[in-house]
Amino acid sequence: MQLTGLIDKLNIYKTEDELNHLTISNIEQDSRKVRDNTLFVCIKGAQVDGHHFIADAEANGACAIVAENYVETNLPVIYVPSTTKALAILADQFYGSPSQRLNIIGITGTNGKTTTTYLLDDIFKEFGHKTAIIGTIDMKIGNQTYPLNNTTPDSLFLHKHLNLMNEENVDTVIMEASSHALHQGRVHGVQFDTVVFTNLTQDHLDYHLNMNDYAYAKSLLFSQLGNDYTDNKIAVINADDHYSEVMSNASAFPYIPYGLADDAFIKATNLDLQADASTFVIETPKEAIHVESKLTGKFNVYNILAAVSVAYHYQIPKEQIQTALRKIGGVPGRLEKVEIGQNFTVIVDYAHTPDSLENVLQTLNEIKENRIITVVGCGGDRDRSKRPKMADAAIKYSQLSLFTSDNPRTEDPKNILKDMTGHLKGDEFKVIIDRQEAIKEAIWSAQKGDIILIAGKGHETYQEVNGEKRHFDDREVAKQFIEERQKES
Ligand SMILES: CC(=O)N[C@H]1[C@@H](OP(=O)(O)OP(=O)(O)OC[C@H]2O[C@@H](n3ccc(=O)[nH]c3=O)[C@H](O)[C@@H]2O)O[C@H](CO)[C@@H](O)[C@@H]1O[C@H](C)C(=O)N[C@@H](C)C(=O)N[C@H](CCC(=O)O)C(=O)O
Ligand SMILES: Nc1ncnc2c1ncn2[C@@H]1O[C@H](COP(=O)(O)OP(=O)(O)OP(=O)(O)O)[C@@H](O)[C@H]1O
Ligand SMILES: N[C@H](CCC[C@H](N)C(=O)O)C(=O)O
Ligand SMILES: [Mg+2]
Repeated sequence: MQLTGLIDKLNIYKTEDELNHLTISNIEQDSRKVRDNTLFVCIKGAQVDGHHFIADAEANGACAIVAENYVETNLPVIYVPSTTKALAILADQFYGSPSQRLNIIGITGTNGKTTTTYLLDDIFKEFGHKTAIIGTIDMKIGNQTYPLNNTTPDSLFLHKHLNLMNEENVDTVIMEASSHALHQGRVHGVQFDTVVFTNLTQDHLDYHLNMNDYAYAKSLLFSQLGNDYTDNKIAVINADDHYSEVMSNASAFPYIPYGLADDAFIKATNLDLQADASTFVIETPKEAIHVESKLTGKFNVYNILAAVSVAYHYQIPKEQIQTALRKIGGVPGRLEKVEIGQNFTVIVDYAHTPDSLENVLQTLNEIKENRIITVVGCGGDRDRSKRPKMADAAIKYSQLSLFTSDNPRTEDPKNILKDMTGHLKGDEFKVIIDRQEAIKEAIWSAQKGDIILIAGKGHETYQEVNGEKRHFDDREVAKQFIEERQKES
């Protein structure tokens, strides 16, 4: 592709050299991935500054550079005010603006994004669409899955793969938009058609300055919807959440408020939430939809409400919504049971924030027959202030809490556990640094009818220690110790 045609779209730029003769076959923001005829874009990161890797990029075959600071190089340089914005525009242009040809649903909020993504995926599939998912668990294009490093990948990856989705005849993309991604402009240039807000509670205060700053980052998804009323775009917002107005105010478009309150535009009523199933009615302005789902807990009613509100906007017939919801057995690592005939319940869940842990434990508390044993830890190099709150949530609802490690990353797990438990007194908890040992202890101490909640890692198949990811899967470990106990008895 001719470089001049591509950079025309950047609007503001200053070049150091003649670019007319240059054609590029690739764009990269990582010097290690550069090959011949690559346009290298220097991004200032949290760890390092891409401007320092120009020599590396040149050695690997870069033919031109996009930079926001002055750089010494023999290659032609295109200077822009923001390389992050430039990268998104370049990627969108290079891949032929793939998002314009796709129906893109973006979901943000602290909890419930992945679950809502899965619900919508099944509903759209039931309605005959070919879908793709981008989120925490992985990326799915039709039946093909691809691992992801981030819940929301960077703009280059996104536009490249949206293009692939076009080629694979996908029509609907359902993607999570994390606050980090929104703040770092990873979704710039993605033409969202529908955006969804699930909820906002404490998380990521290591990265965002405070809750307002965090809410602002989330609201960027709503401002990114644009301003053109002739488009049939919509925001779908949890009206019961304290931050709903921040989100609705950020968008010039109409929005669909959903919730449990009487005056919600789309509301759930007649809730009957059992241990293994939920039934309730969703009232839309058009009709009442009787929902039967295997998903449990009030928080999942909210996730289903979000998904049904989107389906309402797309005029998906209620029969298809009902069928899809009835079929969904669960989302990997979200309230996932490990069942091999033991007389107690073992549940693996991805609750890794105070609110999600509280919600899950509240749900378990309502259905418990005997005790609740919770195994939980907090991630290293992440929001320290959520640690004591997560421990409090565990203590509040559990008869035994086993505090342990969850991806300590570069931190000493002992210090993380001190942050979690330093303020606690009493003997209803134990600190067991080794997660495998903590799970073992939980399983060996379980009595008939107990519920063991193993929280924080959900679908994850690793434990990250000092930059190294070692294989670790709560579900496998739990199964191993249940079997061991079964053999001994
Ligand atoms: C703090 C943070 O968000 N970091 C993200 C950020 O990386 P960074 O700013 O550290 O990048 P960097 O390593 O400093 O590199 C800067 C630039 O130099 C380039 N470079 C670097 C080295 C080199 O040899 N050559 C080179 O060119 C890099 O390619 C990059 O362009 O940009 C990268 C690319 O987009 C992300 O992968 C990375 O996510 C890291 C891995 C991460 O852990 N992020 C978490 C906090 C995160 O984003 N989580 C959210 C989900 C949260 C939730 O919802 O719960 C997510 O969306 O995943
Ligand atoms: N609507 C909700 N409100 C509160 N907690 C929820 C909700 N939905 C799910 N949870 C809890 O939060 C955990 C994570 O859910 P899910 O993966 O759907 O959220 P997410 O927003 O994608 O999280 P992440 O930010 O890690 O990607 C679940 O395992 C469950 O414990
Ligand atoms: N997306 C979240 C995942 C947290 C999962 C938990 N297991 C942890 O490592 O803290 C984060 O990066 O903060
Ligand atoms: Mg997620």
